[in-house]
Formats: sequence, structure tokens, C-alpha cells
Amino acid sequence: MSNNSLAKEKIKILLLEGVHPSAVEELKMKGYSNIECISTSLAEEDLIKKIANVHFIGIRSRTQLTDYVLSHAKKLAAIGCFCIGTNQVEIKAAQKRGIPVFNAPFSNTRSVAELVLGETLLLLRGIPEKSAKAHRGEWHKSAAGSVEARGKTLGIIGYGHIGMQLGILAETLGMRVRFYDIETKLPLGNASQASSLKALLKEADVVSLHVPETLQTQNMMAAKEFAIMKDGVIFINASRGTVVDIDALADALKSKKVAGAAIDVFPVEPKGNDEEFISPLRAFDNVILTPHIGGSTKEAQSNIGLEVASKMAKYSDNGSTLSAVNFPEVSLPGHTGTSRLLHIHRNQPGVLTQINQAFAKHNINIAAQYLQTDDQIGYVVIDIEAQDSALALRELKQIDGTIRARILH
Ligand SMILES: NC(=O)C1=CN([C@@H]2O[C@H](COP(=O)(O)OP(=O)(O)OC[C@H]3O[C@@H](n4cnc5c(N)ncnc54)[C@H](O)[C@@H]3O)[C@@H](O)[C@H]2O)C=CC1
Ligand SMILES: O=C(O)CCC(=O)C(=O)O
Repeated sequence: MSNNSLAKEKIKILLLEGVHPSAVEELKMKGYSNIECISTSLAEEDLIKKIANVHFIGIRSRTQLTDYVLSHAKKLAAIGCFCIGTNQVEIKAAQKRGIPVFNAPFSNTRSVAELVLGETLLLLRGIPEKSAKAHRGEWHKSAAGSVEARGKTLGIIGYGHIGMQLGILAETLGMRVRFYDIETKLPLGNASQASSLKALLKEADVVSLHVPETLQTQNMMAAKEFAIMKDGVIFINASRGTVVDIDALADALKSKKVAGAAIDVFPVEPKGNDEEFISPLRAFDNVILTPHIGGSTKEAQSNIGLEVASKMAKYSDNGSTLSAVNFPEVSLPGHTGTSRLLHIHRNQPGVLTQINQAFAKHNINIAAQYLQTDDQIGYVVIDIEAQDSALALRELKQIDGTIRARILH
């Protein structure tokens, strides 16, 4: 966004990847009309051209907002990830440019948990394989290898929002729930925390992954981990594709170590519905393959649209950064009769003192001031008399450590 206040109709918003229309409705209701919607992600060179002119961008999981792409986003004020995962954005690169990133941390939780539970039931009965055979005209009526979920152990790796929700649903079927997490977590229902990943893998009949993509979770399921699992284990991944070594999974399926799997996310995913999906897992009838649709339900998408759009509008309207993933969180009251200025700076000693001294020098009266910092940046919001705003902005831009300063309105 330019450094000065911009009329709402001039604020350009780009929504990619078929973000739900509820987002557009919400933005329009808040007075934003300059919205472009594109149903796919964009190739890097197209993205770079588009992003150069927008103030807000909304994406889902496919658009890669790298440091390089963001270096072309000179006007960008904020990023909305219309999903849970934010690994597709170089978060630190956005932060160092003073760009907050918002997401929807809960809106598709239930959808993922329901899908995983359904897949668990189907895989425990060998349904994908039997169904594939029936499609080819083969009649495979047999109880061999088919078991009930009741009494089986579900091992959840990553006991966050989705893992917890899944655990509760699985208990209603009579499953025993164990989980592994790097944090000590309060178990819901009768679930209990395993002392180590190895301990969990040894005892689970069904292993389901619900961790974020991080350096630590990269290939966290590889040959060594499959070897520890029970023979005939069911394996589910609806977290991120980078978490599982797919070749190791293919080997474990070939050797029947893994009796069935459901995979929703892949190390490399097609950019759009017209691109071929390539994976060694296509060879297996006992693997449910889904095109990253864990969170793709009407309910989830509609809620996500509303949630993220309202966070972007709130930031644009009054500077609130509540629940931004890379920014100091400031929840702000509205301001009437004053002008609001935002100042984003590197977190170094003395910035607030410099600001207050600069304002005092010109007798600029501060009606309200809010400051939050994290380890990297500081975020100050200042309400002043409207007539002082241009001068105040000039002063803010001179402050040592400034990343961005602008007048909201
Ligand atoms: N397939 C799909 O469409 C969807 C996929 N997702 C993916 O699912 C992931 C999980 O979502 P939520 O449960 O909402 O996230 P969350 O942040 O609530 O929970 C993640 C949990 O994983 C734990 N964790 C992190 N690193 C770990 C490690 N190395 N070992 C064990 N535990 C670890 C965390 O402590 C936390 O408890 C998201 O990050 C996203 O990538 C989310 C929604 C839809
Ligand atoms: O629905 C999407 O586009 C992505 C869902 C997802 O993986 C997430 O919310 O992290």
C-alpha cells in the first residue's frame, strides 16, 4: 500500500485459487469493491506481474509466495491464506517487509477429521481394493483382513486442532486413541500421550498424521518409521506431502507392511485440475488417493472465506493484527475523530522514544498509542488529530529502523 491513506475503492484485492464467494461478499460489505478473483494459482511470472499492483492477496495452498515473489510486491499490505497451513508463504520474508499473514486456523478442522475417520473405516475393511476390483468386474467376497474399528488403536501424530477433533470422533466408535506430539498436550476424552514417536508407531493399528510442514517434520515418516509399525498397519496422511517419504511408503505397501493407506497431500501436487497427477502410489488399489481436499467442503470453504476476508478488512480498516501468524498481535478499538497511523519497525531499542520525541517536537498530541513487539519487529499504532497526520507521517518515516509507515485514515 502506498504510504498515504487510500480510498477503499482504490484498494486492490486479488483472490486466487477459487477462494469461496463468501470472502467477496464480506469484503464488499466492508466497502471494498476493487476485487479480482481467479479460480487457479498463477505461474510465477504471472504472479509477479499481478502482485506488483495489489494491496491484499488471498491464496490457498498452491500459490508460492517466496521471498523473490514478495520482492515484487511493493504495494502489498497483507496476505490472507484461505486455509490452515501457511508453509506456502515465506513467512519471514513477509515479516521483514512489514506484511502480516492471516489464515483460518480452525475453519476446516472438522472437515479433515471427518474425512480421515471415514477413510479409517473404509481401509480397515479393505474397501478401496474391493471396490477397484468390482469396477474391473472381479467379485471379491471375503472377510479376510477386514476388521471393525471398535477396540483398535488409532495413533495420531500431531495432536493439534485436527488431531484432537479426530481423536474425539474416533472414540465414539470405540477406538483407543494414543497420540504423539512434541508438546505436552491435554488429552481429550480417554486419549493418552505416547512417550515417543517410536512407542506410538509400535502400538498403533492406524497411524494418522496431523503435523504442520516444518524442517522437523520433513520426511518424518520414512523407511525406518515404516519398519517400526505393526504389520498390516493402516497409514493416513492429510497433513503435508513433505512429511512422508513416498517411495518408502510405496515399498511398505509392496511388502504388505502397510495394508492400506489414504493420502491427500503429496510432495509435488498438480498446479490445477487440468494437470496430470503423477505418483508411484497410483499403482496401488489399496490406497485412497485424494486431490488435497481434506478441507474442501462447502461449510469449511464458506467459513474460511468469511474468516480470512474479515481479518484482512479489519487490518485495512483499523490496523488490527489479531491472529496474524508472523506479526505482533494488536486488537484495536475503532477510532473516530482522529487519524490513525501505523508504524512497523525492526525491533530495536529506543524506537518508541524516538517517535514520542519527534511528535513532542511538533506538539503533536497523541490521543492513543498501542505497541506490540515480537523478536523481529515492532508494531505501533498511533491516533492523532487529523490535521497533524501528514507531518506525523513524515516524522515516522525518518525514525531509525522503520520498515513501513502509513496513514490508515
Ligand atoms: N489436507 C488438507 O486439506 C488440510 C491439511 N492441513 C494440514 O494439517 C496440519 C495440522 O493442522 P492443525 O491440527 O489445525 O494444526 P495445529 O497447529 O493445531 O496442530 C499441529 C500439531 O502438531 C504438533 N507438531 C508440530 N511439529 C511436530 C512434530 N515434529 N512431531 C509431532 N508433533 C508436532 C504441534 O505441536 C501441534 O500440536 C496443518 O499444518 C496443515 O498443514 C490442514 C487443513 C486442511
Ligand atoms: O483447501 C486448501 O486449499 C488447502 C487446505 C489446507 O491444506 C490447509 O488448510 O492447510
